[in-house]
Amino acid sequence: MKAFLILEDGNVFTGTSIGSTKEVVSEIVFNTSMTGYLEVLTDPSYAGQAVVMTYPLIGNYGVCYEDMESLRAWPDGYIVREIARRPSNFRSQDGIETFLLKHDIPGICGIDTRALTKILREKGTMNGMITTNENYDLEEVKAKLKEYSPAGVVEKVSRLKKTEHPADEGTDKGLKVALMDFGSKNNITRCLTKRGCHVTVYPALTSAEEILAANPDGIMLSNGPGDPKECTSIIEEIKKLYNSDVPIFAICLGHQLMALANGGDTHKMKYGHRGANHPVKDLSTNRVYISSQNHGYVVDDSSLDESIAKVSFVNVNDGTVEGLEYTGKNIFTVQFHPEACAGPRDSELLFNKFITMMEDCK
Ligand SMILES: NC(=O)CC[C@H](N)C(=O)O
Repeated sequence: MKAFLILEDGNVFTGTSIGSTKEVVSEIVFNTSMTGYLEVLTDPSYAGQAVVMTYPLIGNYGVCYEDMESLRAWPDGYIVREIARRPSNFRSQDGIETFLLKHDIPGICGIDTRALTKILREKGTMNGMITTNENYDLEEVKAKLKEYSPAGVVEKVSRLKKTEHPADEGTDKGLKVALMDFGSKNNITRCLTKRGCHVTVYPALTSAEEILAANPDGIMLSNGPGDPKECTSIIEEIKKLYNSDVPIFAICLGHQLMALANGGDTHKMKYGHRGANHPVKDLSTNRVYISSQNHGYVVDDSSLDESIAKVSFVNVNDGTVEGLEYTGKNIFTVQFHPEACAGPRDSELLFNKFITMMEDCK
């Protein structure tokens, strides 16, 4: 069946429908990872967005459910050049098309994803519609696309009840970590439990009082979807966590929220960073790490005074802020993904830094 991707600027791509045939309006973003398509599909930070995979062949090693980064797939839509019809991998349990159908994700394949990505790079992220209806009215669709903006996405992806995750067998360090779930990827929990931490994952709207009452040795603020400035009530709770003196490590959305809680500012980037090979420089050592990234917003360079926080990492490609160290506090935050999945594990050592910080404060 034919499918159409209609962009806000009037460009139309015609391809073949994959997955669900339902019509969807979403923000269109591109990801440059060559592998890790299942991790991308199950990363809750993509809620409210349809993802274009720039790598031209998707699904070649199939779907292995163990690799999912959350309980389900989150993007509103999936846009690819070519789907591998016959996956080849001894771990594979399904093909990617079956996976999209099971998760009711509409997609389109067979389009020129390189041309599409060039449009998004030149004009910036924009909204789009995926539809199988050949009789669409372009002007009507364009008007609809102009109006669309994803909202309430953190509440949509966060868990409803707290969950407990004990340290892996034989590793227990007696450290309790409270992880705020704004759309947390599973590997954040795994990176902590394999390092001997007991992790309690809390729903996004849990109060700071409830978290602090459990006496955690450290608090993690997770990644998550949407515009950080929308999370006004969460930012108020983070202010209280900041004042508690419990060590805090924050990733991506968590990093942006901690900056906003301290008077910093964020803005939307032209087309964001989404991929598995973004170089970030540690300013304390000048060492460059290759990182996994997925963000459309960024903390403004000079919005935080050095008396509050110092920039610790920058992006080597465009110089944007990739990490902050809070002055006089046991708090550090990063814009990239040290938990990887998908992508390189270079910066996983930041979890060791967090463990040492918690042990020193205990
Ligand atoms: N992965 C994330 O946490 C993304 C944070 C935020 N939603 C952004 O797009 O910038």
